[in-house]
Amino acid sequence: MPVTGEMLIGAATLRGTEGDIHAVNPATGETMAPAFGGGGAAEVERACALAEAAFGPYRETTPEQRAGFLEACAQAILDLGDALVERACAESGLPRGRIEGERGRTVGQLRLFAQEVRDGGWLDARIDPAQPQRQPLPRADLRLRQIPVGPVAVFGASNFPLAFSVGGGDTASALAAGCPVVVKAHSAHPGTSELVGRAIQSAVKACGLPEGVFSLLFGSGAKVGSALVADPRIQAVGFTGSFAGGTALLKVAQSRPQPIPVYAEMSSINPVFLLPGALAKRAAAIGQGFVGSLTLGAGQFCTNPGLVLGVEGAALDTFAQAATGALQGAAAQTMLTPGIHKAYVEGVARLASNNRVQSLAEGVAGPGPYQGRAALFSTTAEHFAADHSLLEEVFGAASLIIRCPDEATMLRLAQQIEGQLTATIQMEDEDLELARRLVPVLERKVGRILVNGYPTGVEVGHAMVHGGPWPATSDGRTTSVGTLAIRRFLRPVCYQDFPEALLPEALRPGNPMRLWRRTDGVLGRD
Ligand SMILES: NC(=O)C1=CN([C@@H]2O[C@H](COP(=O)(O)OP(=O)(O)OC[C@H]3O[C@@H](n4cnc5c(N)ncnc54)[C@H](OP(=O)(O)O)[C@@H]3O)[C@@H](O)[C@H]2O)C=CC1
Ligand SMILES: O=C(O)CCC(=O)C(=O)O
Repeated sequence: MPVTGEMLIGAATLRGTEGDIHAVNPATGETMAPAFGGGGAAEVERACALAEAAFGPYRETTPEQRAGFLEACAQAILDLGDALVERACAESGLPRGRIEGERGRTVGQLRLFAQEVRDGGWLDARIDPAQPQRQPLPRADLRLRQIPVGPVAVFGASNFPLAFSVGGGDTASALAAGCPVVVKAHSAHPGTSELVGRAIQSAVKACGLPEGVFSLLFGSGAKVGSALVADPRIQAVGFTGSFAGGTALLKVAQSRPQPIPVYAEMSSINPVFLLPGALAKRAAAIGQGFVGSLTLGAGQFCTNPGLVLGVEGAALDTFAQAATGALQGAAAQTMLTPGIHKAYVEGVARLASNNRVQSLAEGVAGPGPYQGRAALFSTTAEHFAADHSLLEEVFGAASLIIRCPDEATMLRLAQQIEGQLTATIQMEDEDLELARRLVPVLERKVGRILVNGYPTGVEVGHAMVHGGPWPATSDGRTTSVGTLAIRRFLRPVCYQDFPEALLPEALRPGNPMRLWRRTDGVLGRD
């Protein structure tokens, strides 16, 4: 399938006229063909009008039809074959193995949501049957189900050009919920975006769905992205990117006459707590494992472990030495964009020039124009507590070790840390008592707590939480990965005293959809 540089507005393809966007191959610095025409107000208007028109019929599709559509999207993405893998590698600088793995994750995610739609648990059907004889007042017949919120705007992320982009988790969960999707493509990988967009567009057609179920726009975030979020037909937003981008969109959403939710995944430094028993037994091994996680994908994961806390002493020194040794051998890796590379270099320079911070190690330099070298720093708990800038995310393979004088200080710092996607505890049995004090603190700070693992690499499943309190995300009550992500795009409606013929099928007597339903609070399939 050729890449043409056109936007996909429903079933149409259309060249934008508001300035050209070019992908840059970050491995070589070369500008890639073709030029992608940026969209403007007219394309936002058209895509949103089509999405609104599609919403009615799309939300009425049966679970089987919607699941079939998600599976058709997955197959169409696979059918793009090597052209997709090559384009994504060239536009992101990520190696082939990583992109192939990410394609598997993307396709698996669409298929998982297909199963979720068929299962029907997301409808959360609840029935409180009427109690006409109840004293002192009778009870009405009350029935609840979840319905989709309406058209959703999705912003593709730069660091996962497949799994968090045009056909990624936000799109999959919104489509699964029954919401048409308008994607604002990330300008770093427009060709990858167009290919995946065309695959979804072809699946919409093959499944006989209304064309407005999916559209893809190119253009600047500040113009096209903001206009999209401001459009009154858009009812929710999914975003992964910078704190500045996420909060700008939040402001637009909150300034609308009808404010809407923005599910923005933003910045996270993912603290790792090294408890004394674990350090005593495994300091060197933890140091090596930690560097593996830190340098994965040039550190361009929002789950990257950017902060390590331990009680100072010989065992923490052993950890730092092992991490230093591993990191000094780490090859430089091409970063996603010239801008992200520049931000990383500046972030590392900021840490290196901070006189409260000690530079421990730097990775091997590389020949590419936009390669990042891993970097490891260390500071004291006292300096860390006094310098708020040390909490800022340096997006890339940089991390900071905090040397705490004692366990109480480590716990106090845990309380001071802002909201995060993850926290990791390295522990042994003898650390149980300390871990028991740490966990309640971390529960209030993060979406996922790991024991004896490393935070990068998010499993897509039913029990995953990829979210967390501000500023990790703009709404810590939810997740952007896993089947629970569908909840972001649903809202409950209660039907009171409806005649059977008017009730939605999910709530009818006799349970024709064979759903698990909560009747008078008791889960069953009757
Ligand atoms: N926590 C995380 O998961 C991630 C964090 N980052 C952080 O973000 C930095 C930049 O990376 P990038 O991926 O480009 O993230 P950005 O937040 O800059 O961009 C993400 C998307 O949002 C749009 N956007 C950006 N600013 C605005 C705005 N003010 N109003 C409306 N839309 C906007 C962009 O449009 P446009 O096409 O115009 O750029 C793009 O489509 C990284 O250096 C890193 O610090 C990046 C990726 C993931
Ligand atoms: O670690 C992962 O697999 C996902 C990380 C992520 O969501 C991100 O970097 O944006």
